[in-house]
Amino acid sequence: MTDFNIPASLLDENLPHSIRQMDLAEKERLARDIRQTIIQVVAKNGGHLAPSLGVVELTLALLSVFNPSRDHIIWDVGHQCYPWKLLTKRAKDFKTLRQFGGLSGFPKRSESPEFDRFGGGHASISISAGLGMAMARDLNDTDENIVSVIGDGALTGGMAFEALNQAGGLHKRMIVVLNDNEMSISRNVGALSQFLSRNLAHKRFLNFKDSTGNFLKSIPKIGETLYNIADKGEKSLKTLFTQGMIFEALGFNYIGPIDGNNLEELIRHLEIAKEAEKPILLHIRTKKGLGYPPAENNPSRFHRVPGFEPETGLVPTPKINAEQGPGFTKIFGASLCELASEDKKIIAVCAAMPDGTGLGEFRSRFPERFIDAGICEEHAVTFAAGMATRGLKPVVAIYSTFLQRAYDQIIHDVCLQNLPVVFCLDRAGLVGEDGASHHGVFDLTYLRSIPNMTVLAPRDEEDLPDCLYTALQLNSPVAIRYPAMPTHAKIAKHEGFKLLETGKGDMLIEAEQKDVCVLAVGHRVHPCKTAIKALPNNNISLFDARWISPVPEEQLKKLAAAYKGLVFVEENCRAGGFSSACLEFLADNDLLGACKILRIGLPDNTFAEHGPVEELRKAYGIDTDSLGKQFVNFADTIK
Ligand SMILES: Cc1ncc(C[n+]2csc(CCOP(=O)(O)OP(=O)(O)O)c2C)c(N)n1
Ligand SMILES: CC(=O)[C@@H](O)[C@H](O)COP(=O)(O)O
Ligand SMILES: [Mg+2]
Repeated sequence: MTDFNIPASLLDENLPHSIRQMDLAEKERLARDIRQTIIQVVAKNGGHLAPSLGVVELTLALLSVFNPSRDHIIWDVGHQCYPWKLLTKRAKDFKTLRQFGGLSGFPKRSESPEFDRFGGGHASISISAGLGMAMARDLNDTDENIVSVIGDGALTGGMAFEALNQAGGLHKRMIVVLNDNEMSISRNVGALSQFLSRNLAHKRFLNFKDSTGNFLKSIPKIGETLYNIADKGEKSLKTLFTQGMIFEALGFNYIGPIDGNNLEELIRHLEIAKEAEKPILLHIRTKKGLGYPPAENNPSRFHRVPGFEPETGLVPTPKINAEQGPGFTKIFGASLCELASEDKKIIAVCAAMPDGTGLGEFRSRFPERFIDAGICEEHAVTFAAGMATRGLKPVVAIYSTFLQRAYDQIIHDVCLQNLPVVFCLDRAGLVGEDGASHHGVFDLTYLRSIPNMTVLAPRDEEDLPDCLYTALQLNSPVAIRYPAMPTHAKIAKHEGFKLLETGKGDMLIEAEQKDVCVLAVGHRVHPCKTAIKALPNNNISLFDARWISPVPEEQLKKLAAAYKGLVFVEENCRAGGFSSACLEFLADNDLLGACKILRIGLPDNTFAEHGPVEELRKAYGIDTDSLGKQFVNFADTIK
């Protein structure tokens, strides 16, 4: 591992408490050191660069005004926590950021119980968590401050509003800092975002204020009183017509917008917010990527960036291995465009991840049929259900981990009414450095148990277009799950779409000796194939099940009857996943006989860690080498 030069200023063991004694110039020097360190480390390890660079001043200001050993600061999503980690006793280990066994890229209670008050990864949680802490504080009769920091993107999630509504109703003392940089991963979307970014000093708006004042005055009898009420104190016309009005309506005091990259101004306003006895929202404007021009100029690219050249900001294009496919994400996007050009009823829906889900081309080619709903997976799913009732064919592209948010919407709004919504779950399986909050390792379990839901996992990029085409023909809810990574397979040129037979898998290797058959699903099929081919005796068969719900029942029956041992392989937690589905079918139909079983998947009793994805696969025994070894050991027990 490269030994970075972490500046001495960050290694000072009196941090973070010493910040409260520093003068402005010292803090500004610290800000420079923080930025330099983050750029160096993220250039090597990859990570969320632009979000973290944008909140360097905010982090310093929070640590100037609050006592982090007593007060609770909660970072929404938590992808912007690198300055926080550097200042709260993790500078020495910062070079291990996002590495296996190293620091997490998100706040993590077990990593720093004193300073990371709430874990992160998924959006829109900070106000609910903060309100819970405020509730506990008041019941415990303690007096710590609670500060929830939420981005304008995370504020598009309904949970944030549910929490604001409750906090305002309860008059709980807490501070919400709204970090508004007009960006989600891509540009932020929705009416609120447009409202927050409106220039309220605009002449037309000021004229509107004047005319509204005149209008109030003109109301007979009560007009003058109404005007005076509106004109006085915190309920002045100015307050009524700032971006704060929406938060005021929810029971919050509002301050802002202020320059969130101006340390002095931030500290002054946080001191004011700290004195409030009611919930208060401080609206700050920051620049995503500040201090690193490539990130300032392209905050989406540097939102979560793999390694790059720090001097130039150049992100190397991944080396394409001639034996690898182009990646599922790309093929999904291209296939959907091809299908949508023939079928005008196809609509693409995503939740704030147009590029990550491969919908960039669709957005450009069919803008009127592309919807980015914002960070609101629940709404996106029910919105799609509504469209499906009117004959449209919505394809909802959401990462496996984020679709967890919309579980009841999938059950109640889609499956219960058997509506033809197609779910495309990218980032299925282990995702790597984002870690436990982001691994898509529960989807087979949470989807296959829902009535009416069909679940498919293509083994490679050649299989995916046919799965998508078939899903759109089924006229009922279908989920297709796949990873972002390319498979280790040379992909034949895709020509036309093939309708797949429901519940039918493919026998890929049929050994003469009927001892062991490996039944794999999704992107673990090719590693199983490679592992089997590398074994000295060609005596293990391989079956790609493809369908998880319904499982390939007829083929399963035959395999259980023919083989002495069956090995199930999936990149999902073992509990309730593919192997469970097959074994339930076999056991319920008394088909298991003396067949021996080995189930390979992710552990049921622990969350998978963060780190490079191949390292994780190795650690959990699902990389090619480990698979081969387990096949051989299992085959030995059969003889
Ligand atoms: C529930 C959920 N959906 C989607 C995401 C993916 N995601 C992570 S950060 C982000 C954008 C957040 O924007 P904002 O809160 O404004 O923070 P910024 O990056 O602009 O600082 C998105 C969509 C997520 N983490 N959680
Ligand atoms: C914090 C978060 O949820 C996203 O930024 C996520 O890390 C993006 O992942 P991809 O870069 O794989 O789209
Ligand atoms: Mg933002």
